[in-house]
Amino acid sequence: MFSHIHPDNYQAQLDLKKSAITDLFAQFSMPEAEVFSSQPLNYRLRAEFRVWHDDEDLYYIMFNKDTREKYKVENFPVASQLINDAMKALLANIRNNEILRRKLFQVDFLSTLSGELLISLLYHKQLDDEWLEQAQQLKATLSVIAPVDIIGRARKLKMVLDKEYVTEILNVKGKQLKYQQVENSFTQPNGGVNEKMLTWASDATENSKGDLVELYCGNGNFSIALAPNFEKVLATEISKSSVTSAQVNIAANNISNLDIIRMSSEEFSQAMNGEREFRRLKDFDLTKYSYDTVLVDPPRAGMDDASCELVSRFERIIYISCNPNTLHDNLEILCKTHKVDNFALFDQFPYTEHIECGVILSRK
Ligand SMILES: C[S@@+](CC[C@H](N)C(=O)[O-])C[C@H]1O[C@@H](n2cnc3c(N)ncnc32)[C@H](O)[C@@H]1O
Repeated sequence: MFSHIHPDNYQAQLDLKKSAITDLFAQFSMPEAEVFSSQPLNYRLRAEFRVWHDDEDLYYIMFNKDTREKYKVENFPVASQLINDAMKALLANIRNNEILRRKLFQVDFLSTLSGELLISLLYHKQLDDEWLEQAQQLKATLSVIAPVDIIGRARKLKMVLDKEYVTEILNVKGKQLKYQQVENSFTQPNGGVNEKMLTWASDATENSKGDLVELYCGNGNFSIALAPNFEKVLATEISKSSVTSAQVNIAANNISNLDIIRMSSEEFSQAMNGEREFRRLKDFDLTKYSYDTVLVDPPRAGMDDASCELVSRFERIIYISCNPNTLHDNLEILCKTHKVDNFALFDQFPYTEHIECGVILSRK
């Protein structure tokens, strides 16, 4: 199933994606894309597998995207070495353990470049003290591989053994930035490419004048790396757990000029337009910001029209996108007022049709 995933095929698949993207964006007369490659193998820091029970045995399965047929997965070459090591060790340790294996239907792995691992075990049964005891023993056994945490999930139940997050350390221009990443929250899947994206955005905004506003900031991934380049940063994000992590990350990296508010981009547009008042904004005077630069990193659906309109009021727009098609749609609006100065491709998802784009626009 994974025969195409091989370092020998890496450059050709990236060249194909570059050429498709160049065609897609031809109408915007953009500069040639600067391409940032990935490690050809073991680049994914997250992986999720269904579990198949076969009499006494159990193994990981995935599904063919086209035929929906299941196939057995013994190792997963795109996932980090840590995940591959843990996949084997986990099965070896639960195969003969009735309490841990019964009704287990999914395993999620979240690893980091810093060498930590979080394993979520998902069950179609309720979990009790007996399960907890066995899971603690499992954690102790797996800890020879790496610092491991385990979470058990069942309907309306989450059992966290010690903590439900990992701490990632990313190197950006000689600085080591610390990020709490919580289970089930958004984090960039390819750590090495994420470092390249942060470095690219940081280089592009060095010695900026004025402030940065960020929409869709997640756990503060970009906000924390870019804060030293601006006077002040105001970032917004909809997910409660990501905002909580972002607050932890601000403190862990000693950032003093960054505020994060839990707010959807739609609500932030309403607040900026004075259409609605928000208690969450009572400590913020939105008139005190100098709105020079905005950074957006929306989900696959791209930005709604109101957010596009808001963003187009800024002198400079940095747009990070995981979906070239919605980026294309949003650029049709943004390019009425702005022109593209920089264009970058980040190969976050090798051997798939997906690619991450970075675009920097300035007012015409
Ligand atoms: C592609 S992720 C980017 C996160 C972050 N910039 C990063 O690099 O990790 C998109 C983020 O947008 C958030 N989000 C989704 N819909 C949103 C909305 N309507 N308003 C604000 N944030 C939203 C998601 O929770 C997620 O954290």
